[in-house]
Amino acid sequence: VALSANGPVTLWARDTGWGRDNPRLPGVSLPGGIAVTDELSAATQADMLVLALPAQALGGFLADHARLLDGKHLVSTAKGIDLTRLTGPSALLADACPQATVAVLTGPSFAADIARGLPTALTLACADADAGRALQHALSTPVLRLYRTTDVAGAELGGALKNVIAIAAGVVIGAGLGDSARAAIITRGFAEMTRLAARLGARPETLSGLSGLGDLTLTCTSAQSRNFRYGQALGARQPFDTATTVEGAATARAVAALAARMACDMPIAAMVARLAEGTMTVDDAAQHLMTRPLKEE
Ligand SMILES: NC(=O)C1=CN([C@@H]2O[C@H](COP(=O)(O)OP(=O)(O)OC[C@H]3O[C@@H](n4cnc5c(N)ncnc54)[C@H](OP(=O)(O)O)[C@@H]3O)[C@@H](O)[C@H]2O)C=CC1
Ligand SMILES: O=C(CO)COP(=O)(O)O
Repeated sequence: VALSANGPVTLWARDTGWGRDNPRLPGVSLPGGIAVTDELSAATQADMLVLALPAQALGGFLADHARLLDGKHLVSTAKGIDLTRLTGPSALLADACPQATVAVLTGPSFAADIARGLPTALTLACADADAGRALQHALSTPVLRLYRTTDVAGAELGGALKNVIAIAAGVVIGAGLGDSARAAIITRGFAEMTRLAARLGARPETLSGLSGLGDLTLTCTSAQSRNFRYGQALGARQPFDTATTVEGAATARAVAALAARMACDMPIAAMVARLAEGTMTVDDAAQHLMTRPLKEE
């Protein structure tokens, strides 16, 4: 919807039965500049493709369709770590499409806000600086302001890890543990995010930017966030709609595996993984986090 301000857009979906009003984005009717198709080959005529799939669906999608995508400029919006490969979306894309230029578009941005034309700032990450600059210009609009970086690992890890911490923040609020505890989770969660990202080659300043701290702040404080709402439901011991995409649940399990492999201390992510698996109660998770050995900040 936002990019149609810059020129014609082709939107591919596997099921287009919804016409111009997708129930995943209630209240938004697609503008006339958007052609909707369920023929992927019609959308892949373009040189620049934005892939807006959930992180756990991207690998399967690429296994089926990489042939049509290779050689293109591929921009992923997915915020997660693939559970089977333990990598972010950029590595999945680069492996499946070795001739493609791979980029990541991430940062604090609810789809509903962008579709309403509300001002939003994002990070466009591409290891190829010239390609990144071109994509930054192609994807910015008067209300969508993109900052660029070549630190792809930092940008995609910030987006993936903040979802895990947002679940923890939701648990705190859902369980009635208070705003002070939420601030502690956000701050210590950010320490965890920065620690793991540094071990995986990210630059600390990227984690402090829109894709890390910016998105962490948004997602931990807004009930618009599905990750936050899922955590709230866990904390309040209420059911949650399993059809809703909650990236942080699978990513917490991927992070737990990565952290174990790298001997990296990620206590909040570990608790979220166990809560999501149902192998720990909220009370036990809170007690575990509060009674760890005392340490320097
Ligand atoms: N929503 C948001 O505000 C934001 C989301 N993101 C990130 O973008 C990614 C996508 O999120 P979002 O769009 O909200 O997710 P949704 O679950 O709302 O939509 C996912 C879309 O991907 C399609 N899809 C899922 N699996 C497949 C598959 N195997 N093959 C083809 N299409 C598939 C779905 O099709 P169908 O409808 O047919 O199921 C749907 O169109 C996530 O990683 C999310 O974290 C980033 C910023 C903001
Ligand atoms: O990533 C998002 C906002 O930047 C969307 O968050 P949720 O997936 O938690 O709704």
